[in-house]
Amino acid sequence: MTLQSTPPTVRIVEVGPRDGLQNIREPISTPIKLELIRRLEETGLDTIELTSVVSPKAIPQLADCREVLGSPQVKHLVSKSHLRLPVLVPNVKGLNIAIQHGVKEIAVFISATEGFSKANINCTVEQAIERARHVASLALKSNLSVRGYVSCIFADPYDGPTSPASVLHCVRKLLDAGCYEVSLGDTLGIGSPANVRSLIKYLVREGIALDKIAGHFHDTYGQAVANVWEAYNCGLRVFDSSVAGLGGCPFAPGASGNVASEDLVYMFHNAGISTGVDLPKLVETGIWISETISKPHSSRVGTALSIKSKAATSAAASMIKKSSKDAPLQWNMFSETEGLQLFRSGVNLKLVLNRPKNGNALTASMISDLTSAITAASQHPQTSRIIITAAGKFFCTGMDLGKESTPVAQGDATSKAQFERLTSLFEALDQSPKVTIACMNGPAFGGGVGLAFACDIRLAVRNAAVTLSEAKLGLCPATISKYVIREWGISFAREAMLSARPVTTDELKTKGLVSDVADTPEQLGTRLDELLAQLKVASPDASRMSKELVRLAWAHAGTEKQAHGIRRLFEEMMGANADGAD
Ligand SMILES: CC(C)(COP(=O)([O-])OP(=O)([O-])OC[C@H]1O[C@@H](n2cnc3c(N)ncnc32)[C@H](O)[C@@H]1OP(=O)([O-])[O-])[C@@H](O)C(=O)NCCC(=O)NCCSC(=O)C[C@@](C)(O)CC(=O)[O-]
Repeated sequence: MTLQSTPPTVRIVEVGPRDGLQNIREPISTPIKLELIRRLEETGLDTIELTSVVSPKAIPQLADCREVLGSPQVKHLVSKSHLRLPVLVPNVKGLNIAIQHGVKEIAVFISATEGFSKANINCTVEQAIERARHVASLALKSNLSVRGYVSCIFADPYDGPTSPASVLHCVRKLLDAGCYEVSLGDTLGIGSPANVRSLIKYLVREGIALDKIAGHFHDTYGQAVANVWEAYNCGLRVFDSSVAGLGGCPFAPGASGNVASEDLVYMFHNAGISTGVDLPKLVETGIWISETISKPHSSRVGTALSIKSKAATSAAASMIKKSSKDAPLQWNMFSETEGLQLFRSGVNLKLVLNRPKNGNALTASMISDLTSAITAASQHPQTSRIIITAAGKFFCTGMDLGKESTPVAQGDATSKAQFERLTSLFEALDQSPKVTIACMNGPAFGGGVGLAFACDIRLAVRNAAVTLSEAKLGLCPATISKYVIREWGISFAREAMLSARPVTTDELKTKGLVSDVADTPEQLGTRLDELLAQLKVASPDASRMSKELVRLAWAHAGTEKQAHGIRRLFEEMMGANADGAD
């Protein structure tokens, strides 16, 4: 039971999407819940309780459990073998719904005390044990894993203090029923380290193995982090927690949220104990969910670290602002063809897709005009940056599939011509020595996504989700795959292609695929101005050489070609007439 005799790792069971949300009255939409789950998984958490399948009258907030469990995103996560994604179920009905939705792990829950058992699941402790045993045996027969909870380990909101013998009785029954682990719930958040130590020692003395129990501490009395630490030092290695400290049970009046996941991760990491969780990402997720659902953020670590990072960000932003002129850039239109307008502001060229009524879908003539404009600008010494944006609500909905425009299913000659047109456009953009920027004023689909991701940098307005929608039309993202897969990475691109789902700007931002997200189109304009001001630090030659270095790295990493290329650029930049000489 000493620190030295056990490996320095713990497993965190993130209960935010279930325990964290169940007590919130205001409805939270299913997409927000799914986004929370997505973000949590991205932090490296490998155990996330997804939801509960309980009576919607008891817990209205989680009445959308079928939508959550049935979503392609959750189905995809459930298929990942390294993740544990338990779903709380109280009875056979809940189990059957979970099984229908492909769930691989459930959690059964009982209380060590009569008052809470009656209020929470409308039965006595013995009836609850019998129900949990029955549910667990059916689940095990269907090859599901079963986790268990025992609530009210220290006190019950209706009955007062809990006898340790009742806790022992419940833990034994759940382990006998086949639970691989039982989480000890201080539902009221009333216990303190002395209680924790005494209960764990008692359970161990009575024959309960330490690796069969986990800690689930609420923070009503501010003792939760200390309780976890004490439990760790008693030998526990699994702890339940909730991002931003959300949580609580409607049938435990006055009890507050779970111990915050951020606080646990910070504490364990500072002690050299690994959790596998990326703390900055977790902090970002905690801030995001509490802002999104307008609930107080209860993680002290989350608050402290986000203030620190905000300070750093605003310092950086003010540096950028200082360098930008306060007045917005003036753009002058100098050319207009069908569906495309060209503007200039100094060394910046802006290409505006202008078929708003058709979602800025690309006709054959627009593709050709865009290619010509980009090719000309790439050779024009007075152009340093090429921006692509669009009029109206959409950035670009891809190829125009209308009959008069760029039809599919027309056979060989049409297909070849369209292939050449699209390839030339994306290559012109990709090979341009100028800095290319997609300024995404709205959602993009198919070829529109290719346009954005063949650019060097992307800015987006918040609703500008991108969808590789081809699969829905019986197509595949052929010409754009080169750029999308390169920028997104293979697994993510494959999943987005196969699911044809909208990928949100927040998701893109988290992955570093868009550099900035603006809340409104006006703000997007300002962000573009700021970016263009920031880019002035690089001379045109330095930008071109940097782009070439990046290209050498992704196309020829580790080869002679890369080595020669680097040497050639090195010599060029050191030359007597190079920009560097100035
Ligand atoms: C257990 C029951 C169902 C008994 O509730 P009941 O009223 O005795 O049972 P019922 O069988 O008469 O069902 C009532 C209604 O619920 C429906 N129903 C019944 N079961 C389900 C189901 N699985 N999924 C969906 N619907 C269900 C059922 O169909 C019926 O609908 P109606 O005919 O009235 O329209 C109810 O009391 C209940 O759902 N309780 C759950 C309460 C809950 O989720 N509490 C929070 C979780 S526990 C907790 O937070 C503690 C923990 C785990 O985090 C650890 C800790 O901190 O201590």
